[in-house]
Parts: sequence; structure tokens; C-alpha cells
Amino acid sequence: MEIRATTDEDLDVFVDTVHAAFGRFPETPIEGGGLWWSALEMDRGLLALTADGRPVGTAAAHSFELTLPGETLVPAAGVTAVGVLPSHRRQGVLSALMRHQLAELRGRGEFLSVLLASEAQIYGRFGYGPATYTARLTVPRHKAALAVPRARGMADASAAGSGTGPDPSSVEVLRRAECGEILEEVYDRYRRAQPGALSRPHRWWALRAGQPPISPAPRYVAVHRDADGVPDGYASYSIGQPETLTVDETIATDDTVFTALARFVLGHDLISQVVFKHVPPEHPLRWQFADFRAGKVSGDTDWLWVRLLDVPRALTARGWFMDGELVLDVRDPFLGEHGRYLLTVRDGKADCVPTGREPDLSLDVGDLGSVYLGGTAPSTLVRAGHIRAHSPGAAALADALFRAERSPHCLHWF
Ligand SMILES: CC(=O)SCCNC(=O)CCNC(=O)[C@H](O)C(C)(C)COP(=O)(O)OP(=O)(O)OC[C@H]1O[C@@H](n2cnc3c(N)ncnc32)[C@H](O)[C@@H]1OP(=O)(O)O
Repeated sequence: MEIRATTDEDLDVFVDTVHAAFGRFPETPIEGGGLWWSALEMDRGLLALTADGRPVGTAAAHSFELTLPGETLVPAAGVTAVGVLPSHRRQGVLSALMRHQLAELRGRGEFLSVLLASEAQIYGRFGYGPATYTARLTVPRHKAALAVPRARGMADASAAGSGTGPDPSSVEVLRRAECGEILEEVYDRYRRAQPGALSRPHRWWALRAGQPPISPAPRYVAVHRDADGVPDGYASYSIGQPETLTVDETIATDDTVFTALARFVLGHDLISQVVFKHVPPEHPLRWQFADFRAGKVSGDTDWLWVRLLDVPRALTARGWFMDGELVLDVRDPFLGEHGRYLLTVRDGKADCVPTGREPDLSLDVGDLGSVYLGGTAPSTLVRAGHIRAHSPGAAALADALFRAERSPHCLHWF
């Protein structure tokens, strides 16, 4: 078997092969009509070929920016279009593709790769760990009343007298087709401050490559504007049977904007329930209902998987919120690597250097990927038996150190 990089000339054969692996047809649009593969970067694709030159496997990568804790933006390879023909499975084709791809990414100087896993059993062996989570929240309209925020009544001398005038912000309903630029701009503002979020490169919007609201599927979009009329949030939605308003995504540059958009869709007439797709499982919205049980969380699942390609570079790239020191003994079974690092955090920045000191934690690189964005507590993986803590306080210290300013979330589909 040979693995080779693709060029623009390979687009048709690449797209045919990956669709055959998924048992789909390239000409059949995904939900809403977006041809996701139009955004593929063919200089980042790989084809696995048999000895007589027949393509049997594919993998590709998008050039994204990932937001790390501390509002740090870094490049991340978005691994995608991974497939092996049903006739050639379980013969090591994917393993060979992954090995080739990881080497190639390192060769380009990349230090993080990310993906969405079609099945959760595939990617752990290649050093990826689930790092962000998502869920849907279903709210029956008759339970949708929001509580008065308790903090509003609390004494705050600096804010005395504020919050009593009319709300100067506004919500306008537009059609998806007439507000592409607003969506692109608001999403970009949002993702820069949200740990775990990925960039949506301009060409994705231009090509409408993806799921709604990137794709051209008909949608209404509630656009929120601040007091100066500047768009600062949106909710893209459609209404279907049975009397359900489904929100594809609620993008807000701050929590009050999210609340305003939630209030707007929950107040829609002629519906019996609202489904918010892609909310973080522990989103504050649940706490905002007068009835705590109003919002039912379902479909709680992993979303972004993270793989560190260069441990010291990745750990020093993110922001940190507490000073401390940890010795991490990191194994990378797939690549046959092993390193022990002293992580020292001071004033929000980390230093990470090889050390001979006794470790505080021993872990696989995939588990480091899971805790890296702050969305999985190291102690959870200690309790699950995946990370080994060498002293009683090590897990608690790691929990405190790895925590992000807010829980990471990603809703970009690729
Ligand atoms: C980021 C993305 O693009 S996600 C999309 C992934 N693609 C798909 O789901 C499309 C349908 N599936 C496929 O094309 C293939 O089954 C693939 C790509 C998942 C696996 O390809 P293969 O060439 O069969 O994998 P390979 O032979 O290298 O398997 C390596 C190991 O992973 C295991 N493995 C592979 N796929 C799976 C799976 N779906 N579930 C459980 N274990 C799996 C194999 O058993 C093997 O284990 P072993 O090393 O202990 O023997």
C-alpha cells in the first residue's frame, strides 16, 4: 500500500472514495444542501492506494484556528474526511494514514490536531482525547418563563440606578440568505473569546460548505443588536413538526445577549417546544428558568477531540489562571514516544521543560488532550483509572491548574 499527498487533480477521486467509505453519494446534499467537501484543501489530503494504484482510503485536514483558554488563538489541523473502503477495512489502512498524517502535520510545524469522531472507539488509539462536549436542550413552551436574575437586586454602588430604563438592544428577524456577512462577523467575534471554538474561514461561508447556518438551507435568523445597532449575536432557526422550533446555533458575544436570544425564540407563537442544538451541557440557561426542570438535556456527547503533537509547545501556548507546578509523565503509545515535563505556571503563562523529577501525574497523550482545554477535570480521569496520580493532592492541583476561564465549547461541524 502507498500513501500519497493529494493535489487539486485528485478532488473527484478523493470525494468518490470518502463517500464510498461512508456509503453515501457525493451528489446527495447533506442536511440543508451544503456540499461540505467543497471546502476541502486538496494540498492537505492523503490517499491510500493499493499496489495496483486503486484508492482505498482517505484523510484530510482543514487549516483552522482554535481558541485556547486565555483567549489565545493558535493554528490547529482539523482532521476530516477519514474513510477506508468497506472492502479494505481492518487491514491497517487507517493506522497507516494516521501515522503518515501525524508526521506530515509535525513536518509543517503544527502542534495540535483536532477532529470530530464518527465513532468514539476509533481515535483514542491514535492519541486523540475528547475535549469538548455538547448537548441539546429541549424546553416545552409552557415551562419557558425565565426567572428574574437574583443578582439584579444585589447592592452595587457603581451600578446604582442602572438597569431600570428601557432595554436599548434589539432583535430583528432576517432570512439566512440576506444576512451571511452578519453571521460571519458575529461568529468570528464570538469564537475569539470562547475556549474550544474553531474559526470558520471565509471560504466556508462563501462556499456555504457545512451545516446550517453556513449551508444555504432556508432558515430564519434572529439577529441581536446592541444599543448602537451593532450585531452581537444571532440564533438561526427553523420551525418543523410537531410544533417545534429548532435552533441550529445560538451565537452570542456575551451571556446577556444569549439570554435575550433565548427569550426571543422561547416567546415564539404557534410552537409547543424549543430545541436548542449545540449548547454546552452545563450552560447557565438551565438555571435561568423559573422552573429548574424546564430544560431537558439530551444527546450529551463528545464533540471536539484534541491531539497534542508537541507537548511543551501546546502547554506553553494556552493561558493559565493559577500559579503552580506539576510534573507530567506523558506516554504516546501510538508514536512510541515518552517524555517527562515540569510544567511551571506563573502569572498566566507556563514554562514546560523536560525533567528527571518524580512525576505528579502519569498519563497518555490522549488523556492530556482531554484535559488540555479545561473541559475534562484530570481528577475525573484519575477516578476512571486512566491517569495515575502519584500523591494525594496531585489530582486536585491539576484540576485547579487546567481549568479554563469558562468551559470550552465547539459547535463548528467539519
Ligand atoms: C474525523 C473523521 O473523519 S471521522 C470519520 C471516520 N470514518 C468513518 O466512520 C467511515 C466508515 N469507517 C471507515 O471508513 C473505517 O472503518 C475506519 C476509517 C473507521 C477504520 O479504518 P480501518 O482501515 O479499518 O482501520 P485499521 O485497520 O487501521 O484499524 C486500526 C485499529 O482500530 C480498530 N478500529 C478501526 N475502526 C474501528 C471502529 N469503527 N470501531 C472500533 N474499532 C475500530 C481496528 O479494529 C484496529 O484495532 P487493532 O489495532 O487492535 O487491530
